[in-house]
Amino acid sequence: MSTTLPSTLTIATRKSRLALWQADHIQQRLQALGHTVTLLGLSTVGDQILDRSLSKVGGKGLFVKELESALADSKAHLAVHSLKDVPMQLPEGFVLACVPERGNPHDAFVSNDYLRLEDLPPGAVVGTSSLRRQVLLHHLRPDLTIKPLRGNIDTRLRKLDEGEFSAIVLAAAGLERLGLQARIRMQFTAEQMLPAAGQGALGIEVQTQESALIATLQALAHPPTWLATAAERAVSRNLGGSCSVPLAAHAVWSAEAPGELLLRAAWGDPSGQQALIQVSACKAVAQIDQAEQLGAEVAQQLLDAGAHVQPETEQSPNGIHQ
Ligand SMILES: NCc1[nH]cc(CCC(=O)O)c1CC(=O)O
Repeated sequence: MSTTLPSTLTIATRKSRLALWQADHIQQRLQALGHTVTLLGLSTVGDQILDRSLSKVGGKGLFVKELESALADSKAHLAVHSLKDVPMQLPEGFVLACVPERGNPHDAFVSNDYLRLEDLPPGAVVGTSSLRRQVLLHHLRPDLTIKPLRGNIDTRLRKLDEGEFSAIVLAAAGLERLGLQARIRMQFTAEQMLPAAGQGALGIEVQTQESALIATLQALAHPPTWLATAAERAVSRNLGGSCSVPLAAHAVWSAEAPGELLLRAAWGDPSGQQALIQVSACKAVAQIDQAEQLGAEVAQQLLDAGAHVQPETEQSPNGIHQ
């Protein structure tokens, strides 16, 4: 148990432009509170494997393991992640200290030739990096040729510009954080393309024993985001949180009933043979356990409606890439 705060806080981060923006953002927020903060940039296995679909090689865990090792070895005190990339179940000894306010949770349509998804000609080639987007795109436009697209955001845009695709679909938050919002032609609504659990939010991971640090980080917490994303992540966790689950889960606070969280989820059959399953539930939520209960109910609705869950394998602990 560490009840004293280190005089300098070190943030472990991946070295992609997006990860560095996010770590820098948290560094600035902590500095504004009077803390001394440095960054430790690390290269993860997920960053090194660029030629295969992530859902095939092990998914999410790949982006966080090296950062967790740095925490365990006391080389860093906190790790800043895109919440979407954080496994549903953290390893023993690690915990999410807080979830700050969410940015844009939606997906974006990016193209040099077309303004909207509807404008694409039949059969046009569209690139995207997650099973969720593939399945939801197929639902919107069954005629399109959807191809996997990997790499960091700059790489994906380069592949679009080189003419490999007529359009690509990626997270609006990533583009906005890199100052690339001008590339967005159209933003999907949640009705058109339901976001992934945690999309647009950050998660700050620490060692469970660091009680003073956890207390300090509560200053960055945004309870409405934390509760909403806890519900979303619980849907995924209850479906096994495993590799290659084409799952969307998105929660918003009700405008009519203050304190009620509306959680929607969708599951699609990757082979395209089964219709898209879409479910929702709305409940008063004030605490994390209530949010997780709502998520569990929505997960059960998906299962009852025929969603398939694949068991986790050795190669793919928690490996969803969404
Ligand atoms: N999986 C990669 C990843 N992780 C977080 C973001 C963007 C920020 C976010 O979605 O919160 C992205 C890029 C993308 O999905 O297009």
